[in-house]
Amino acid sequence: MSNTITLKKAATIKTLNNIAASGMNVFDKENYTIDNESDHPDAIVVRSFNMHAVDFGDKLKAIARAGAGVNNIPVDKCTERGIVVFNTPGANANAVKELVLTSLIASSRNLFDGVSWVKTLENEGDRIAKLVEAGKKNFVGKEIKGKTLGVIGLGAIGALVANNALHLDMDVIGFDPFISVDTAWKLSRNVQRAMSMEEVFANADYITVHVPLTDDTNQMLHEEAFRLMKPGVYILNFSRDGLVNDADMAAALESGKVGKYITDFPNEQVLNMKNTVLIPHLGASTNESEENCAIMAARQLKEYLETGNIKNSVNFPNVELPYAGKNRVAAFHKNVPNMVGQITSAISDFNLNIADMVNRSRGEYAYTMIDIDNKINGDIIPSLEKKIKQIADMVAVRMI
Ligand SMILES: NC(=O)c1ccc[n+]([C@@H]2O[C@H](COP(=O)([O-])OP(=O)(O)OC[C@H]3O[C@@H](n4cnc5c(N)ncnc54)[C@H](O)[C@@H]3O)[C@@H](O)[C@H]2O)c1
Ligand SMILES: O=C(O)CC[C@@H](O)C(=O)O
Repeated sequence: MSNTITLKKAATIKTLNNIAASGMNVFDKENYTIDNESDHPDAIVVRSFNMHAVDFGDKLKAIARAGAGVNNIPVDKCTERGIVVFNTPGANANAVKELVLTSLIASSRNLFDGVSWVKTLENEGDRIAKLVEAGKKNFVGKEIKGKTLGVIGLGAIGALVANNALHLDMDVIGFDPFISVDTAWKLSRNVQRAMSMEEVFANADYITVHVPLTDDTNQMLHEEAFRLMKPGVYILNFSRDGLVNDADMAAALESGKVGKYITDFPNEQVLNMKNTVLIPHLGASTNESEENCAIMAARQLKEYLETGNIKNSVNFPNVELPYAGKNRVAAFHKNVPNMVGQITSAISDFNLNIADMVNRSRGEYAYTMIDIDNKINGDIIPSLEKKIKQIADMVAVRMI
């Protein structure tokens, strides 16, 4: 990643949440202005702020999510406008893993209820010790050793949870039909592979979900799923509230089919359910994780703004072309025939020579970067940019 490039035009960065200072310090003062009031930022850094109704202004080139989930960002709208959306894969996974395992053990031992109950004894004076001994029978828990943990989604977080649960003497069964090769390499071979979610439901004493919220996973835990689970199963949700049908969860908790629901995403309905452990979205809230995410988000954004190179985008392909300080055309367009031909022909119309180029596609869209060899007279840059923008199926063009 580059550090020394000077942007042709200073860029404005806006943050929509509290972003760790170590991340924002990645943006040097010569090239960047941090302006959280700007209506027309070049880029936005965000955590969980809901961006679905945010007006992007007319200069926005990129959004960096300091975290994993991007359901708070209108990714399709960004793609249609050529706005790159980044996230920070794995940067907060350890923080979430630690809280999942903490909550798993603590809820299994009724620790949260027991601790809250002790607080109610504060005016009991010298009777406290006796009351504690008498009352503890109400909080007898279960050990996790020898029990089965079902992990749905074996990505950055799920794989860590699965591997670590083995070290706590649990049996682990995992399901992920889209597991990446990288994660599969990291996963212990002692994690049993389920061929369906139903197999997890049938075998697990505890189920933890680590999938993104998408149209496919929305409400994936519903009445039919609960019916297939073991009676008294504990469910941990550190992913998103939308993965669970709240009305069905309330009924399953009421009947005892689900023994406990531990969630990092409290809402009005969940607050009224029994046998819950409600955590205020603390999964990624450690200093280490906030810094990891902020630094990774800022570096990816800076690299993109300065060179056009893309790493860890959720809507653009990963592209890297070493930046030699030449004039670079970065064009985002529909993935249709003859786009590269039309761009190169526009460049040759200006009698310019191509030094290097790269083209990558992702689904319906593609990204092309072309370095121009000649020293360009600055005056022709806007004309070249205009000509490339006029190509049919072109979405966005940057001259870097
Ligand atoms: N509580 C928090 O603070 C916190 C922090 C980080 C992430 N999260 C949430 O956790 C989610 C997972 O994070 P991650 O870093 O592990 O992401 P990740 O992308 O590394 O892993 C997600 C995994 O889910 C799998 N998957 C997708 N659809 C699936 C399905 N239908 N069935 C089974 N597996 C499926 C994918 O193949 C992938 O391996 C995020 O999308 C986010 O919503 C919450
Ligand atoms: O930014 C946060 O605090 C939470 C992030 C988390 O939900 C994520 O998806 O990475």
